[in-house]
Amino acid sequence: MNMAQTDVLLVACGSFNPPTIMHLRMFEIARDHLERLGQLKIIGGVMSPVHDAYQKQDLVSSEHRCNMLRLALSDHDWVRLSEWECQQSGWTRTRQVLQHYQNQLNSAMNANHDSPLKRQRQCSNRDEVDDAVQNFSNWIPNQCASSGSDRPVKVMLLCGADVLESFAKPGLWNIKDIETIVGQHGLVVITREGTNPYRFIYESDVLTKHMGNIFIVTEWITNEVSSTKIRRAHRRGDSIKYLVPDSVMQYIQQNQLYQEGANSTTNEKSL
Ligand SMILES: Nc1ncnc2c1ncn2[C@@H]1O[C@H](COP(=O)(O)OP(=O)(O)OP(=O)(O)O)[C@@H](O)[C@H]1O
Ligand SMILES: NC(=O)c1ccc[n+]([C@@H]2O[C@H](COP(=O)(O)O)[C@@H](O)[C@H]2O)c1
Ligand SMILES: [Zn+2]
Repeated sequence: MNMAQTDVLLVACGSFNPPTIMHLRMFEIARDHLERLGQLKIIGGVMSPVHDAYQKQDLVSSEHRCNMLRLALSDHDWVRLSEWECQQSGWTRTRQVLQHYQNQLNSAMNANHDSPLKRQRQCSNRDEVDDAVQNFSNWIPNQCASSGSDRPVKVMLLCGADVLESFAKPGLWNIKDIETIVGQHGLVVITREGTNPYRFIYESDVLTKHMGNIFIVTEWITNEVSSTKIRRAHRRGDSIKYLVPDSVMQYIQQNQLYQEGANSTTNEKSL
C-alpha cells in the first residue's frame, strides 16, 4: 500500500425516501474515482438517513426508511446503515453528523487498539469505551475494526451535486458549517443532471479556498433516477423494478407506501 494514503469513511446523508440504486451506485462511483487518484483508501461507507423532523415533502417515517435501507444493504460488503440521526430528538445539522461519526470512529479506533488512550480509559471510564465499541460495530467497516492500523480515518461527506448547490440556498446552510465540512472533512460530489459543480465552486470563495478537499466525480453512465421519480411512478401504478433493489420494492408494496393520495397536489421537484 502507498504510505501516503489516507483511510476514508464515506458518509452519505439524505432522505432515502425510498433508497434507489443511485444511492448505492454513488458509493461505487466515488470509490473507483478516489482510489484511482491514489491518495485515498476507502475503508467503508455509511448511509445516514435524516430525522423525521426534517419534514421534507412526502417523507415517510424513519422506521420505514431505515427498514428499506437495511434491506438494501443487507448483503453489502462495505456500506452500512447508521440509525444515529433518526434516533436523535430532532434534526441534526450535517456538520454535527459528520463530527459525530468522526468522534465515534476516533474513540472506537483507540478502544480497538491497545493504545495509551484505551489504557487510560480502562482505568477511568470503561463504559465509554464499551459504548464506543458497541455503537462502532453497527456501522463500522470490518476491515477497519480488524485492521490493527493506528492510522486515523477521515470522515468525508458523499453527496450529489444538487446538495453541493444547495449550499447557496439562503438560510439553509450555516457558512461555518460549510467551511468545516469542506475544510476539515472533505466532500465527494457526484455529478447530476442540471448541475454544474465546477462553476459552483468557482463562484464560491469558501469552496474555492478548500477545493483541494472537494472531489467532483463525473458519473459517465448517467442515470437520473431519483426518489421523487420513484414515488411518482409507484403512485401512478408504474413499475419501479430495477430502479430500487427488489427487496425495497417488495417492502414498498407490502407496506403500501407512496400510495395514490399520499402526495400533495403540487408538482414535486425532482432532486
Ligand atoms: N441520480 C443521482 N445522481 C447523483 N446523486 C444522487 C442521485 N440521486 C440521489 N443522489 C444523492 O443522494 C443523496 C441522498 O439524496 P436524496 O435522499 O434526496 O435522494 P433523491 O433521489 O435526490 O430524493 P428526492 O427526489 O426525494 O430529493 C444526495 O446527496 C443526493 O444528491
Ligand atoms: N444545514 C445543514 O446542515 C443542512 C441543510 C440542508 C440539508 N442538509 C442535509 O442534507 C441532506 C439532504 O437531503 P435531501 O437532499 O433529501 O434534502 C439531509 O441529510 C439533510 O440533513 C443539511
Ligand atoms: Zn434529493
